[in-house]
Amino acid sequence: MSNSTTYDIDKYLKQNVHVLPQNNQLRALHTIIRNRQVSREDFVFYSSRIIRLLIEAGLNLLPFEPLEVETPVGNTYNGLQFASKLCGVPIIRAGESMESELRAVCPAIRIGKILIQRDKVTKLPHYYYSNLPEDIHERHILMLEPMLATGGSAKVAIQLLLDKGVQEDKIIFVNFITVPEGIHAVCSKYPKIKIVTSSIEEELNENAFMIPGIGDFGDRYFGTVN
Ligand SMILES: Nc1nc2c(ncn2[C@@H]2O[C@H](COP(=O)(O)OP(=O)(O)OP(=O)(O)O)[C@@H](O)[C@H]2O)c(=O)[nH]1
Repeated sequence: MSNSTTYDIDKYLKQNVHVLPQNNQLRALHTIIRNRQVSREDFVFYSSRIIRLLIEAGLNLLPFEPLEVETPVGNTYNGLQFASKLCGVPIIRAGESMESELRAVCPAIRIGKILIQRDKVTKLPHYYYSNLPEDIHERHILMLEPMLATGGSAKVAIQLLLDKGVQEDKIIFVNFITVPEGIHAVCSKYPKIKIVTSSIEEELNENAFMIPGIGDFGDRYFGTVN
């Protein structure tokens, strides 16, 4: 694939991409789930902990309004109020692994779905189905997709949202792992989008797998491979 090409993503790292702090805690969580021997139960448990961190980091990128409250000791706390009018949009199927963590913190959040799959022969992403709230054009979108490799499927999903009237700067792409090629593919086409990720991998190999990588996130999460 792209091993010979280097992608200069410094600009996107400043403007578009929020990478979770690469501290020991996060690296230990990643070490458990990247181990090919890990049980499915542990894969789901520990990847869900990382997904929760990603969701909180994504919510932090939304706008906030000032809000004062009176504390129990009669003082004023100069705080902030959460943004409203959100919509979570998992890209079926792997993105659905992130939905429950989003619902756990925003229980009433609207959820739309987009199904895009890679054609086995052409390797190109193919759009099959979507079901989105009618007023999606008024909402902030948390687009959920754990893998951003070549960026092909992500670009189809983002374009669909834009065609529905969503503002590009209101899309937050919550992603588990990516590579410079994927960041470049998405951010060069959609410069106002924001991406939250827990890891930027070294590169894509000739089969478009991220290296060192995690394998197929959806298969490991949903248990469709042993
Ligand atoms: N923005 C944000 N909202 C949060 C968070 N945690 C809980 N919420 C709640 O989730 C709501 C998010 O907005 P939506 O679910 O889109 O609700 P809404 O715009 O009031 O109502 P609908 O139009 O019915 O979707 C906020 O009103 C908060 O009460 C958070 O971390 N960030």
